Amino acid sequence: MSVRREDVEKIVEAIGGKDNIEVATHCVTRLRFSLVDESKVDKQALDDNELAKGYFSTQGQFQVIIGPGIVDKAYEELIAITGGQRATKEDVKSAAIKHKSPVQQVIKTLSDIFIPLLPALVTAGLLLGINNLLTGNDIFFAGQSLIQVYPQWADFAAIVNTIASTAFTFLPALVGWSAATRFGGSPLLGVILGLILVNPGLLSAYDYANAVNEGTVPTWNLFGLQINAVGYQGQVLPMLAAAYVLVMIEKWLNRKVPDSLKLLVVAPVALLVTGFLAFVVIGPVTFALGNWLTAGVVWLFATVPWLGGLLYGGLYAPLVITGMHHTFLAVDLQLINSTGGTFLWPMLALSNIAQGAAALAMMFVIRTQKMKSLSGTTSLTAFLGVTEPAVFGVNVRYKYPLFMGMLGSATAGVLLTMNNVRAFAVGVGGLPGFLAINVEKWTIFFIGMGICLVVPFVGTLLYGKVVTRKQSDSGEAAEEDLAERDVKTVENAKSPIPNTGNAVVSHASRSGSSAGGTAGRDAVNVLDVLAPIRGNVVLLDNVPDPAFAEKQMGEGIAIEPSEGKLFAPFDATVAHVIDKSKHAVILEHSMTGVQILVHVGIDTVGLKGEGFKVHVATGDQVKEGQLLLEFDMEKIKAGGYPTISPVIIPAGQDIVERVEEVLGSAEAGKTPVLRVHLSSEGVT
Ligand SMILES: OC[C@H]1O[C@H](O[C@H]2O[C@H](CO)[C@@H](O)[C@H](O)[C@H]2O)[C@H](O)[C@@H](O)[C@@H]1O
Repeated sequence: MSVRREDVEKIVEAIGGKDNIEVATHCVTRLRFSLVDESKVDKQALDDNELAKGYFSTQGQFQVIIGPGIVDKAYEELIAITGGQRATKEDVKSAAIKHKSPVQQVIKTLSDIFIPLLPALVTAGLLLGINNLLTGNDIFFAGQSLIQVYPQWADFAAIVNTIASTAFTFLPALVGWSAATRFGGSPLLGVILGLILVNPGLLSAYDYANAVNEGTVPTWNLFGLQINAVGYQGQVLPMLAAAYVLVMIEKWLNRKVPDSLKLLVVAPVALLVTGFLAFVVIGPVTFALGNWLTAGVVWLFATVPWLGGLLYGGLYAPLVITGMHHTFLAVDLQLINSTGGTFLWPMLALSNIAQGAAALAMMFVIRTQKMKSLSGTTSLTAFLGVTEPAVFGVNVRYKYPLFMGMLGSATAGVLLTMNNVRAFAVGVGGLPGFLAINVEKWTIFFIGMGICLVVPFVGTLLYGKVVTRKQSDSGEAAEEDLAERDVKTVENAKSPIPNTGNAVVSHASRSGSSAGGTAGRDAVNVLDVLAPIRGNVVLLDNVPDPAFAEKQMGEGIAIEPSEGKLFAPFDATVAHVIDKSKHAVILEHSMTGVQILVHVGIDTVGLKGEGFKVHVATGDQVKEGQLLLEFDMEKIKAGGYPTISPVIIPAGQDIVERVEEVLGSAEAGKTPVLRVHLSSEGVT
């Protein structure tokens, strides 16, 4: 299919002209822009443009959906028309972030840096909690610790402590790695800079306060300038700032230094300059800044503790919904390092429990089996510190469980802050959270835990019962039935989900983040995949091949075929059909570019095409319901191969956020078997 230059010209005009394009790139289906001013977009003109199948704005990027196969041609025309530079997806992403407000940019950057550190920090917190159990007084024995009663456990505890405290002690190296990566520099240089700041030759930051009191802080004399020879163990801010400077210098040198000299110049100069700056300016300034910030937060919570508890406890779950909660990890770490504990984290742990309790109550309110089990399993993960499944899967959907959870954690938040409950580490949220709490505050923390279990559970249960009773009295469809219909993960689905041209065309927002947003027509955020083969749909666990059963290839389902015909589950391009063995086909959905693999039978490559008849070739455009290949089930069985056929959404597709399976008997080309939720970032 060809692309008319005038259509691309009109798109350029519609998005505000070439001067409004900061950076442009494309993926398999879309043109992606970072625009100078999105308000200049003429939506009507895009609506009227035949080439543009849809458009929307997300994460500061404006995307125009063109479609696979022609988007690259449209991009070539675009470059020719605008005379612009070719760019990568990353270029557009980093340009797009500039369109966020400064506060949004800081939040996003901090989240990007701290999320990759979570596993290390949480592990450290858990192990410190175990060490705490072994070494804390009054836990198992009055006035004594376990290792005092059983001294043979003392060195065990010491080793646990060494393992646990490493991530915190060397925190600057972890932050250096993650920040340098985020800022686009060398992760290795980031790690080295972090290690420089905790070099054992320096006075440890943990001993700094004592050394100040005793007047023994070691100093360097740099041409008359006295510089403290002190490390930054456990510190966040100095390393964040130093990593930024390091990467700026590294990038500048990479641009200026000839390739032949880069190895000798870039890393040494960048590290040397940043190292000096870190000890002389960046470290002392940010250290002081961090202490002021900490003092400010501490003062606020000390002055009006109930308000802090009410707000942070109550609003933590909505923070999770927005994803902003990870920003507070930096504050937790700063508080722990400067004051020995954080009063924010205990509220996080309890908010997790509260949302879990609310989701659990829904198990007793909801009548449908699918949602009941969703409530049960998601509450369990929330009790163990991860709440998104419960919050998005259950609580936000019904709303009142979310609010009941917020009520519980706000109440507990007040209790905790009024009683100065603090965590000495960032531990595992939810029920194991108590391990990171100072033992003398366990009683209060457990009362808070009780509140977060009882208030949301009872509140949700009572309110839910009243709502469902009212609904059945008035003959309305029960709320859970509506929700169930909404999810469309109906077991034994007999009838097809109504769809508009096989994809569920939706402008609705996905859990608060808008796939539609300023979306125009055709923004797709859920793709319903119809059964390519008639038969019984089962979970991948049933496939006698670990590559499929263990989902190494990706998410999906398997079909026990009752007919030897494979049809296109949507309008697509045949991305690949195995020529020789003819037993598998990869299709690319026309509008979204989502790829799907249909593999007929297991190990059937061994049949070398015997018993298979292919009707299409790689590169063909196919229509939903079109017969793609036929296979002889008896021949497959006679060859000793299972006929069970996996239908897979191959892993690694950015656009795919999650996949839902629809089990039961399926009619080819009619019954949906997979629901593919597309990311708002990648939605086309
Ligand atoms: O900030 C430390 C905590 O980080 C994780 O929990 C938080 O992020 C989760 C993932 O976004 C979210 O589900 C949870 O509600 C947040 O509290 C981690 O799971 C916790 O163990 C950790 O303390």
